[in-house]
Amino acid sequence: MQDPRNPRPPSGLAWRWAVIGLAVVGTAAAFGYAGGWLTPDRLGPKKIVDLLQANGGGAHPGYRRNHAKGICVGGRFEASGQLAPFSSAKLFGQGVSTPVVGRLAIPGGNPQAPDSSAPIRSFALRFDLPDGEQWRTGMNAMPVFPVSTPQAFYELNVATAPDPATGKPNPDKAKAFFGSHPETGAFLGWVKGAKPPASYVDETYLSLNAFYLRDANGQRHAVRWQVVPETPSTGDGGPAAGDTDYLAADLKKRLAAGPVKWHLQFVFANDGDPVDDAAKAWPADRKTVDAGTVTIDSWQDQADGPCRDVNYDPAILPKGMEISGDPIIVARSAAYAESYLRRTSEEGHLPGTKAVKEEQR
Ligand code: HEM
Repeated sequence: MQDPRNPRPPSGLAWRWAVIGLAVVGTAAAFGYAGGWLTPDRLGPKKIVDLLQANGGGAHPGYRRNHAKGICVGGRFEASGQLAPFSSAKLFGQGVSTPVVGRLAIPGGNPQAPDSSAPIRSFALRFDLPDGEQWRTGMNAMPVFPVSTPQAFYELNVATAPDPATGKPNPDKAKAFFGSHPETGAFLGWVKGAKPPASYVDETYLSLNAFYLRDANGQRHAVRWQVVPETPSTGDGGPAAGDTDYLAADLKKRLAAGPVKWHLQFVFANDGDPVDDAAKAWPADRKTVDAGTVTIDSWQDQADGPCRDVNYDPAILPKGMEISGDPIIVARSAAYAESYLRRTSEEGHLPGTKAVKEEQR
């Protein structure tokens, strides 16, 4: 029998069990931390997407949790060659033609929202380069983003959430948020006078976040980009009274008459321009290079079009392009993945899904 005053060291077997136990507890703690279970107040993609989803009137199965209402478009990007000295990405070589899968949309989580519900429209593009490389970008038609950080974006969406009593944001809460966030000044200055045209085709869409180009000599260049319509609008008097779906109708009409074109321009930062803050515009005189032409010649409903299952994650970039230190880029990447996971696991609810899946078998 063992003398209790003089315990024997644990056997080799007990040590092994202790090490295994520690490994299991450590792994569970790591999963718990990564999954946010140990830090429920930490701002992560789930918390952001839950809020966007609630502000959009709850889950709309199969739809994006932001920019839910939209339409797929298709076409090509033809490079001018003018950007090639600044980026080694293959799609910018002179005369290179790259297919694109695009999506035009309005912000908000409700796929049935009237087109006039937001003064902003968006254009997302996936460029399919040779050898499986891709560049994905989501751009908004506005000169600056309202806030500088993911935390402030979350708080903005809390402050402008629809009040259950009125269905509209509580003006006092919104005022308090904007009052305590002076970085929103540039956005507020724009939004007060914003008169968005009644057409997706007449808008200029901007990356807002800054990125880096990397040239063949390894030099880095800080840039933002924008797509600018080639032909200014002739104006058609805007939508008829009560028409809530005029943007897609206008697009279909325009494409029936022929392709529509935008110029993809890159704007270069000067030394000292903020590269990590999408709420700050750069002065208008910055060097701008026309990288080529985006031509859109087809559309498809998003329920069964090719853009439906694309995650326009802004961190997917080809060699020759890199993310900057802007904290919003990585937060977008994580939130889009969360939204993508939710909507793609619900796709059976969407019209056309069954047929598409059957065709692919
Ligand atoms: C922290 C800031 C932001 C968050 C959390 C956020 C969140 C989201 C989410 C969850 C989606 C739906 C994604 C999907 O299901 O595929 C989305 C779509 C989109 N966002 Fe953001 N966003 C942010 C900032 C921005 C900024 C700075 C831009 C700049 C242009 C932008 C442009 C877009 C566009 C264009 C789409 C639609 C993409 C498509 O058509 O599929 N977002 N956003």
